[in-house]
Amino acid sequence: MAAATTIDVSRLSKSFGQVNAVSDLSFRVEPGQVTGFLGPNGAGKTTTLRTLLGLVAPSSGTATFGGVPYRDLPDPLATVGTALEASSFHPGRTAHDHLAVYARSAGVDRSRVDRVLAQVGLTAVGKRRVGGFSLGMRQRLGLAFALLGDPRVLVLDEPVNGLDPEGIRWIRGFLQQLASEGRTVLVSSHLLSEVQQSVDRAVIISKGRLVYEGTLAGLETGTRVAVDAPDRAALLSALLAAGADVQQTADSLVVTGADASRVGEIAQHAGVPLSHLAAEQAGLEEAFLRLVGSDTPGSPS
Ligand SMILES: Nc1ncnc2c1ncn2[C@@H]1O[C@H](COP(=O)(O)OP(=O)(O)OP(=O)(O)O)[C@@H](O)[C@H]1O
Repeated sequence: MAAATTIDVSRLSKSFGQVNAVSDLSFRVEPGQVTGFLGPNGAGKTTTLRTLLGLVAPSSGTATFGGVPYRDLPDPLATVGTALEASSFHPGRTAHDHLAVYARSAGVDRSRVDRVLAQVGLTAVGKRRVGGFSLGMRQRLGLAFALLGDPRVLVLDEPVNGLDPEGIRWIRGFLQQLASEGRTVLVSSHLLSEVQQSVDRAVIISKGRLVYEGTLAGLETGTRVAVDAPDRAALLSALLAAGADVQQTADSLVVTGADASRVGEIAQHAGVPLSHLAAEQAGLEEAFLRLVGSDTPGSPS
C-alpha cells in the first residue's frame, strides 16, 4: 500500500440527482510538490475535496490518502490539514482563541497555536477578533488552522482567493516551503493565473472529468501550427479529412495537436501548395482555456 502521504483519487464519481458533479475521475498527488487542482467554477473541485475528506459519500470510486479513507486514518490531524472555508470562523472570537479551542479539542499541544500564527504572519493580530479580519487575514487563519497538527498533507480549497498581490507573493513562498519540507500540498483554484507561480504540477478538471495531469511546463508545450494556402478551402478539407483539429482565423488556419511537419505532409499529400506554415507556442492561459472550454465563467472571451 502507498504511504498515507499521497492523495489517490481513483475512478471517483459523484452525482447530486441529475447533476454529475464528478465523473470517473482519477489522479494522484505526490509529496514534495505543490499541485494545483484547477478548473472553472462548477467543475467539481469542491465536491472532490469534500469526498476526499469524508464529508461527501462518493457515488462510486475512491478518494484516499495512500489507500486509506480519511475516516480510517489512525491520526488524521497529524496526517491531513485542511482549509475548506475561509469565512466560517466565529466573528466574536480572537484568532488565537479559535486555534486554542481547536487545539484543545484535538489534543494538539498548545504551543502549536503561537507557532502556526507566526508561520502565517498573524502574530501581531492574534488577540484581535476575527470579525474585523479582511478576507486575506481569514485566509491566513485558515492556513494556520490547517497547520495546527503539523500534517504531512495539506488540502487547501481556493487559498489564494481574496489575497492581494503581496498576499499572493507571500503564499507562493509559503506553499513552496511546505512542499520543500516533503509535505504533499494540493491547492484548488478556478484561475490558473492565480496559482501558476505557486504550483509545480497541475490536475485540471472540467465538467467533473480529468482533462490534464502533469507539469505546467508540459501544458505549455502544446504547440499549434498556423498554416495557409492560396486555396484555403482545399487546405481546410485536406486537414479535416486527416482528422486534424482546425480553427479558422482571419489570417490563417490554426491546427492544434499536430506538429508543423505533419501539417506539411498532409498538405503535400493532398496536392495543396502552402503559402504559410509556422509552429507557434500556445501560452499557458490559452492552453488552460482550451482544455476547460471557452465557457469558463469570468474568462476573457
Ligand atoms: N450538495 C449539492 N447538491 C446539488 N448539487 C451540487 C451540490 N454540490 C455541488 N453540486 C453541483 O455539482 C457541480 C460541481 O460543483 P463543485 O462545487 O464541486 O464545483 P467547483 O469546481 O468546486 O466550483 P466552485 O469553484 O464554484 O466551488 C456543480 O454543478 C454544482 O452545482
